[in-house]
Amino acid sequence: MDLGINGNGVNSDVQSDSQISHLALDIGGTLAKLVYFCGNKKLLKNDEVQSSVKAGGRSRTIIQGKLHFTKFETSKIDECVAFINRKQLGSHHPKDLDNDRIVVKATGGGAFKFADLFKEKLDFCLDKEDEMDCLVAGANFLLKAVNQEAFTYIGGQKEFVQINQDDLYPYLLVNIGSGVSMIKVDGNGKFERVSGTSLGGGTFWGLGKLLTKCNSFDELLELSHQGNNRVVDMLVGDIYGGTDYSKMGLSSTAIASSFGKTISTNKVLENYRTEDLARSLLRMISNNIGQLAYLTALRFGLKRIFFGGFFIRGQSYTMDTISVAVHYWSKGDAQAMFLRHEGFLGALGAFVNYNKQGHDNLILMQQVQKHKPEPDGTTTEEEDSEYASIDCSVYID
Ligand SMILES: Nc1ncnc2c1ncn2[C@@H]1O[C@H](COP(=O)(O)OP(=O)(O)O)[C@@H](O)[C@H]1O
Ligand SMILES: CC(C)(COP(=O)(O)O)[C@@H](O)C(=O)NCCC(=O)O
Repeated sequence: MDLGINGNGVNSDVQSDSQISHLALDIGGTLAKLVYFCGNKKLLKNDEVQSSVKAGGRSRTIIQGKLHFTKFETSKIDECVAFINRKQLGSHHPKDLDNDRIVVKATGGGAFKFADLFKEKLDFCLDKEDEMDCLVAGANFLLKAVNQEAFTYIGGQKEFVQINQDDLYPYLLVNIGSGVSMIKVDGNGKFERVSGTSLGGGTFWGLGKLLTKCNSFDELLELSHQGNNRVVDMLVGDIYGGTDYSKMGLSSTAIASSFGKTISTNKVLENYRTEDLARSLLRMISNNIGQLAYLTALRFGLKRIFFGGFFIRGQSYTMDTISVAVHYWSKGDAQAMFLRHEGFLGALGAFVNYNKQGHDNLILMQQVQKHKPEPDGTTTEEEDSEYASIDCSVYID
């Protein structure tokens, strides 16, 4: 990948102290996700010997740096544009020969919807990548290259899963964004979108907003932590006079009908606690996705299901509910797993796709934990991010 530093770029580049940055975008129905690499070109000067490698018979230079992850609401795309502008992201990208604009890879519906805006405000030419292709490329990259990325979560217990790279495929990728896509993945670039549902993150956030009048997704999640779904959901015990329906393996506390209890009282919406409504809604959406994912895995004989998308947000109740839904019927035949960088699969995949042959432009050196504050106690914008940055390197040809 030529980062467009001029000609082969390397020599003149080494002279400069400035930062090199590289950027890819995933602009979805709800959130615009950015993955960007920042590396200091000065490093090359001191470390040139070690950082030059022979690859494919030619000498290439590696720049060390970090991959950063951040997001904006798609409805506030101007904030995203201002961020890119302020940080001068992408300024080292190659330019489109036809129109002299900076070429930036972008995926998601917004890559189409906002192409003109990026042209006008940033002089960017968005190089559109297919959304499913990027989700798969991003997931494969994380599963192969990043330590402690995938984990199981059940009964409040988180366990990282060691992925055997030779035994990764096939798997089911379930991306829970505004809507839900289910993709059977058979290899790098080998996949099929086999199912989906419109009852996804957008449904939780949209219905939740209407029911609770919350102003933000985080507020809705916070409410759900304090709620009790039994006030709203009709349980098996409500129907069976407090007892289990044991013949069918249904305990008295199993949910017979989500939100079903609300029909049997004289209460109106205002009589319910918003906490209980939020809890019940989160349970309903998560459980439904888990069940559909299990059925889809069963349909194709898939044993592993990886869940991604910003709906999950590392939330214990969400992940637990999804895992229980998968395991209830599969009895352990199919395993539900989650990804630490769950919301960034598409953007990461677009980044990886700068090199269509694989991801040899993006070499992971090691992974760091969450950012620590600087010794003087200050934190930068990225350091406030809830998503760990990844130490890595990029090649420049
Ligand atoms: N800060 C947030 N603002 C809005 N929605 C959020 C936020 N954090 C998580 N979500 C959830 O993530 C979903 C969007 O997930 P995402 O993977 O970004 O999808 P999309 O690509 O459709 O924007 C929302 O529908 C909502 O359920
Ligand atoms: C249309 C989409 C691929 C767009 O992706 P998103 O912005 O939701 O991440 C997704 O919303 C989806 O798969 N919806 C479900 C459509 C269905 O299968 O019914």
